[in-house]
Amino acid sequence: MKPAPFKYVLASSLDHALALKAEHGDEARFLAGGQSLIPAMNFRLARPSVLIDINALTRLSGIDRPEAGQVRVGALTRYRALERDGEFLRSCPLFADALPHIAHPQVRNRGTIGGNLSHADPASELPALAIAMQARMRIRSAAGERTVAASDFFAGLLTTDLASDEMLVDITYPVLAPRSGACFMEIARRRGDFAIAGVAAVVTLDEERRCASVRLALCGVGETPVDAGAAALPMIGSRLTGDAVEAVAAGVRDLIAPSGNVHASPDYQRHVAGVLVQRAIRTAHQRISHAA
Ligand SMILES: Cc1cc2nc3c(=O)[nH]c(=O)nc-3n(C[C@H](O)[C@H](O)[C@H](O)COP(=O)(O)OP(=O)(O)OC[C@H]3O[C@@H](n4cnc5c(N)ncnc54)[C@H](O)[C@@H]3O)c2cc1C
Repeated sequence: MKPAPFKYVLASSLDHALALKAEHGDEARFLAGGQSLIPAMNFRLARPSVLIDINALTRLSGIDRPEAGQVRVGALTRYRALERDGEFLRSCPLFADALPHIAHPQVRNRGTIGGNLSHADPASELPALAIAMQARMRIRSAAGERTVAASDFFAGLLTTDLASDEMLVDITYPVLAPRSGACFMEIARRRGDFAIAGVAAVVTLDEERRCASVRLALCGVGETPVDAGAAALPMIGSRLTGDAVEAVAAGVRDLIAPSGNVHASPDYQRHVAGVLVQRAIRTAHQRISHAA
């Protein structure tokens, strides 16, 4: 199908883009990589009357370090740029695991991190990473700026905290702390498909090699990415044992409420999520041991 008629505007500056969004509100959509929006328009699931192309706003693209221990990624940064930045992948190793699972190289050449997070597909990898890494999202409108924690950004199915006049401009991630290991794993029907279930885990040990923190987030098993950190709280202060990891997996299986899809029943998704939680925590832990 072809999209419903729309007006196309190439934004010449951030202020221009934000002024257009303030004027047209929900009738307008930003066009970033177009890898979710254009298919949705072609199927007429999305019918914006104004398309605000932000691809000329090069200052929205790139990776920098605003202060020690933090990495900031511009919303228009493409997956491909992240995949090719070794320093970024060493600072934020969950991305090294997760990016190859996103679609195919052609999609990764165009898709942007800001488009991904704003689209808020619950099966998508990067929203789960943002929650597990405790990222912060900087949001702008013509009226001003605010910052939101990733855990408060994803409001529902394909829905975020963004108001109709707002744009996500960048995302700040803490770099992996000392004595920490991270792992993302997912199961999908085919390489490049959206996940049936996926798990991001970040494990940090104290000086006695007991668990100081375990952060967990899942994709594909609910209407939003799921923050499952609470299920790992019993591990804090103790050594990471097989029994403890199995108990966390059981807690996650109880916590999630997958709805199932044509490829997987809710029970299967719950089972897969539990298996992945155990593998991701163990792998994250092994990666600390190997780095130490
Ligand atoms: C074949 C195929 C397979 C795919 N598989 C996967 C997968 O496995 N995992 C996965 O995560 N994704 C997958 N995707 C989706 C892909 O990752 C998209 O790139 C991503 O969801 C959207 O990013 P985009 O830059 O293309 O955004 P667009 O499609 O341009 O925009 C998406 C939405 O976000 C809004 N938007 C864009 N940028 C901003 C911003 N800065 N601020 C506010 N709103 C904004 C747009 O208005 C639109 O509503 C797949 C896509 C295809 C075509």
